[in-house]
Amino acid sequence: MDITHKKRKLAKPQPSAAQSSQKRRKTAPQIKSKRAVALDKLQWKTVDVPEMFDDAEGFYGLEEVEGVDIVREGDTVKFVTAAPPASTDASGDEFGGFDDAPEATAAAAVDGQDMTPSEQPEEQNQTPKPKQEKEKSKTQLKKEQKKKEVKDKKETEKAKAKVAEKDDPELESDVFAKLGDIEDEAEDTDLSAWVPLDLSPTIMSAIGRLKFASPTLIQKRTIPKILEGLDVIGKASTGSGKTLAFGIPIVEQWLARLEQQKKEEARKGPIALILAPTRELAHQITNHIKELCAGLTTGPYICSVTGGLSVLKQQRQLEKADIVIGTPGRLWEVMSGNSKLLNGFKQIQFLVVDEADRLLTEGHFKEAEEILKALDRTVTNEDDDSDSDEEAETGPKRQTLVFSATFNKDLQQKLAGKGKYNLMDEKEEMEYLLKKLNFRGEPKFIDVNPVSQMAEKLKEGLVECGAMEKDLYLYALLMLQPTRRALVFTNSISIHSEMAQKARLRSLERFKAPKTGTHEPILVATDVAARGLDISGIELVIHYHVPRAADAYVHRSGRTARASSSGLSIMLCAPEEVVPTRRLVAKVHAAAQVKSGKSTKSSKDMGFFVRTIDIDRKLVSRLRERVVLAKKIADATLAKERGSKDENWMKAAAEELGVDYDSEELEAAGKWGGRGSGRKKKEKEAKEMTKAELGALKAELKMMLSQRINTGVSEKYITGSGVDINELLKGVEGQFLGRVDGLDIDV
Ligand SMILES: Nc1ncnc2c1ncn2[C@@H]1O[C@H](COP(=O)(O)OP(=O)(O)OP(=O)(O)O)[C@@H](O)[C@H]1O
Repeated sequence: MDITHKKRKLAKPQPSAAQSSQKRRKTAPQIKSKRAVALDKLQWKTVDVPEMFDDAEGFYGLEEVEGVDIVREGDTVKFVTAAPPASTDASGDEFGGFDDAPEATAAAAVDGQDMTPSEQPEEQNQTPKPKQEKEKSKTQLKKEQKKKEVKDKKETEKAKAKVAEKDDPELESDVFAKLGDIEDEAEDTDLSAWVPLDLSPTIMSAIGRLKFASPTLIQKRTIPKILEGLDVIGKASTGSGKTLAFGIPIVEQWLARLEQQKKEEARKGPIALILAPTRELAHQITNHIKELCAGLTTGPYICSVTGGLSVLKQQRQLEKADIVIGTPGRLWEVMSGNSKLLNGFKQIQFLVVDEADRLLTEGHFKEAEEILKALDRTVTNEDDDSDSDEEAETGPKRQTLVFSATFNKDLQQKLAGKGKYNLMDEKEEMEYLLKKLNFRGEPKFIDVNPVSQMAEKLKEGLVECGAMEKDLYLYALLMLQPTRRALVFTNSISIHSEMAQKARLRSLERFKAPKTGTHEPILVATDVAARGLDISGIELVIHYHVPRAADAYVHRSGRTARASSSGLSIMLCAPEEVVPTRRLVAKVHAAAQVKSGKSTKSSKDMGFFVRTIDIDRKLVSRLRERVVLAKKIADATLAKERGSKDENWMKAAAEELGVDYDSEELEAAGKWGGRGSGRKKKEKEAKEMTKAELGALKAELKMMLSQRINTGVSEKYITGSGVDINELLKGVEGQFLGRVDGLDIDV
């Protein structure tokens, strides 16, 4: 705390309007002789406090007054001002209460300005308040105390950093300026809502830097439990901040361990291992935790282990890693057979399984199982023998944290160690794997939204169209929503042409980047991206193929309407898909309604949850020509790519076998015939399209795109370069998109 410019500060409640006006009238006169003055008649000046206290519950602000002394007389206290420092007895005595009398008689006086801060009586820094006020502000005092601790710690850290700067001339001097900036930024955010979580000042300032004013519900509920050392299973809707729910306690514990390590002068292995089902998600978690740590003077080494880098390189990174995030497959590849790494992992303090239901049920369990087995296997290093014996008897020391937005009910029960479950084919693997998770006791199950897994501000719609018309309707929807960043889900990768991993990540990065042209970017993805990907600003999710299962629907739709924003989720349904899809969505919602006790007729009415969006069919038919042409071009391009791949493969196979390769001969011999030969024929035609023909088609499409499409409504047009929906809808009052009122689809 910087006390040099701190005069005698007395905090008091903000005065009433009447008191303020009284105060204003009294600002000018200089007080010449000693006299006792009522508390609210003193010349209070408002003290600037950080914004974080603006909305703090029970905190009314701070005011300061100069040249006033507090004089205690028996059970009463008087405020004495403007008299020579003489017969005061203010020093040293403990503050013993105060009287409620509006005016006190003269007693003694002190000229506070002549005193150094250290000479100032202790009680003057206390907060005299009316009795009921005192009761009311217990929490406020706690908050102030916490704030003071945060500030003091920061000052100490700053001071230490400055000493370090002097000691190490090689350090860039602006590092400390930056540190200051970061702290200033952190101070801008009101963090009082985080105080009950009892986090260290260091992590509080890291959170402040992220400008997260309050913890999300899942964070509020799980962080204290994790810090208590419990195993936790956390369930919260998509986009509700689950990553930091485990990220904050892990970093907090790492910071505590850092102090210990400094004392012991020995580095420990990784503190946490986080398993994620996909590479994208692993990278995202890594970045999210890195962002949290960005403002720390010393932060943990965070390392993601996914495909892309060489195994050796990742092994080297792992040797110094503090927090490891990886997909089970790659992680196992990197750690298995490396006993040093394995032994390090056996000492982890946290094992996190993110998007648990997918990670534990969808084809990842083999590697996950290997990892879990390896973590619990007796330590091979001789030095660690005693430890391992103890571990074998008492179970692992690590905490296990399991998070997801959806939990298969059976999995949920099984994780909680209750009841029977029925996972059909995967039953045995699951049972084994869950046993392998090796909770230390019964884990704490925290479900912050038992009612709905869907984000609150999500609107759901359905567009019915022919099975072969999905491209057309997708195009129409995108054309009509150019200002919404859209994510399109498909069930197969053919629509994005089997992109390589690197290209996939690049597309994702481009999609995340701010808009450059008139259109918001569009990303086409499979369900791999449905889980956990946190891309801000996605306003529209389109299900090109209807989701196959309820949890896929929840997770896909959960890419929009994240962290208190709103969003739209629209499914393109062929006529035969409408009923099953409605049933699937109703299942998600009805279950929630039953749980909340709100099960009314609406839960039976499948139409209630998903509105039908009637897109103007005439308008759509005007777009058909371009879609047909675009598809022809895309098919030709893909067929060419695939064709050359197939041909290369055939050539290589023929070479292996030592036979001559002749594609025409092979085709003539019927190798291409049989089932699917019609498609093959089409593919062959597309493949044989010459470059010039393809070029001509592209030119034709370009020309079409440059033309405006008459919407059939007044004189407005859709142009090739985008459409201004607001412009189109001016004066049209909704007919343009048909029945879309339930979705507020107008932009
Ligand atoms: N306390 C907070 N205040 C404001 N925003 C937050 C807070 N905690 C996290 N966020 C932000 O909320 C977004 C969603 O967080 P996160 O990705 O952890 O959600 P999730 O619950 O894991 O979602 P999913 O189930 O889809 O994986 C992120 O952009 C994150 O930065």
